[in-house]
Amino acid sequence: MPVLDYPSSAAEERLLRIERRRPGADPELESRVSEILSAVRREGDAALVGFTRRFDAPEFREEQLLVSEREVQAAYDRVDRSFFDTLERARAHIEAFHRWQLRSSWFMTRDDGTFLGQILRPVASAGLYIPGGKGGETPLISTVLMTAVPARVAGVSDIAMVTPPRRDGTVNPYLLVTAKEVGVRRIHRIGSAWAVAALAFGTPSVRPVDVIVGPGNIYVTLAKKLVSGEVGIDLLAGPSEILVLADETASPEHVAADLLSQAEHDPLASAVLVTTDPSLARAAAVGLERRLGELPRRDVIREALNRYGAIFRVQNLEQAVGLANRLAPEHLEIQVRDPWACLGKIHNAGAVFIGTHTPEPIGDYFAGPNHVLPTAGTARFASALSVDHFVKKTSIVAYSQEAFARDAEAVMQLARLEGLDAHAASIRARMEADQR
Ligand SMILES: NC(=O)c1ccc[n+]([C@@H]2O[C@H](COP(=O)([O-])OP(=O)(O)OC[C@H]3O[C@@H](n4cnc5c(N)ncnc54)[C@H](O)[C@@H]3O)[C@@H](O)[C@H]2O)c1
Ligand SMILES: N[C@H](CO)Cc1c[nH]c[nH+]1
Ligand SMILES: [Zn+2]
Repeated sequence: MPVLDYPSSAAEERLLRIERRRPGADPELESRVSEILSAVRREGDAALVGFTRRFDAPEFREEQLLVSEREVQAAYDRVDRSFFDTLERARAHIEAFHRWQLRSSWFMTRDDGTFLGQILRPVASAGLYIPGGKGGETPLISTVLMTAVPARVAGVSDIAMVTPPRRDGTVNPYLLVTAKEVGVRRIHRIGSAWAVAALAFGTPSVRPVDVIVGPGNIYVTLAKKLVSGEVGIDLLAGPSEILVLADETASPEHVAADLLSQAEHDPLASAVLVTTDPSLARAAAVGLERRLGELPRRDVIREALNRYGAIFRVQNLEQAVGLANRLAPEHLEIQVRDPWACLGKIHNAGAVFIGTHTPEPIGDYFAGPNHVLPTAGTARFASALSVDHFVKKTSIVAYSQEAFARDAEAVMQLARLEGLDAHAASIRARMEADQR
């Protein structure tokens, strides 16, 4: 992982490389994903089976697309009893946090009798994308909680889930049990872009949904980007990222461990340290190398760090904050003497983790805020998955005769300026009727 002084041309080059790590930055990849979507639209289940055989489970059959209730029940016998307690504690934290996001329908009146408002309703159905990891072997069980709990809090009644199967066609029992416990109605064993396509367009085995949420690798993220508009999506939650902002008070060992925690997600993940302390930079680099060798996913990590990792040595905290705002990371850890003084200057970050006892994984699993977060610079404008992503708002307008009489001429003026005579006529018809 390069250690670079900032500002410098080498640092700038690395920053540009990290910034270009955007979904859509590779048109060839986007067109491959687009072909997958078209195949699912054209061939339905046959395409799902074909892609799953090619990428995930070579012996996959059509009957396996939907996980049976029997398989879900059998999964209960295969999970550790202590898991239920862990699951419940995490669920309770996540639910409590998301309950604060619930908003109500609202109405206002004016003295002239006008009645206005918004009716908030949950979407009828949601599809959760749950990443499966390489060969379905490292499924993100916690993501079932992070996606299903806000959907339930919003009031969505029909929740489906997709996740890639393992090579033998099975799905991890912990994933099945978690889905059942949080009220997922249908589980489909499909992953990647074809799973997103199935949820968006529907196939004989997969019902289309109103909103698709959840994180995934670059194929999943591009597929969500391409189907959005036809179906609702939450946000582009692609390969994970972490930026640690540290000064001489931080522990280099903690910093190294936290950087590795996100680099292990994907060869396209990004891990960046920005520090005012040159000796911390050196010690963290050494710690990274040593810890990396001990981790089972070291190959994934090495690739991620080579591609999108960096340690930037900056001259002061202002420069450090500037870099954080420029990269707009998914996760930002602030490990400096006075983190609270820094916090107000952070404008772009999916989630901020403050202080020694708040390593990023606390947020991944347990604290309560959502771990489905904007990546690749999209934290400039996007936010964590929330209850709002499952809610739609319908505006309500009711005018009284008095209010209408007051506003009619002004409305007709605007309509005429736009050359829209039929609009003006609709107003005039009421005016004439009222005058009779
Ligand atoms: N931003 C967030 O909020 C957030 C949260 C959790 C996880 N993540 C990210 O989600 C991702 C999870 O990735 P994962 O691999 O564990 O699971 P995944 O389910 O997203 O990806 C695996 C699927 O992709 C398919 N695939 C592999 N190569 C392919 C190819 N060439 N073409 C088409 N499909 C292909 C696999 O066959 C499998 O079906 C990681 O990038 C992780 O960093 C992001
Ligand atoms: N760090 C991921 C979001 O980028 C979420 C996660 C789930 N499990 C572990 N981590
Ligand atoms: Zn994580």
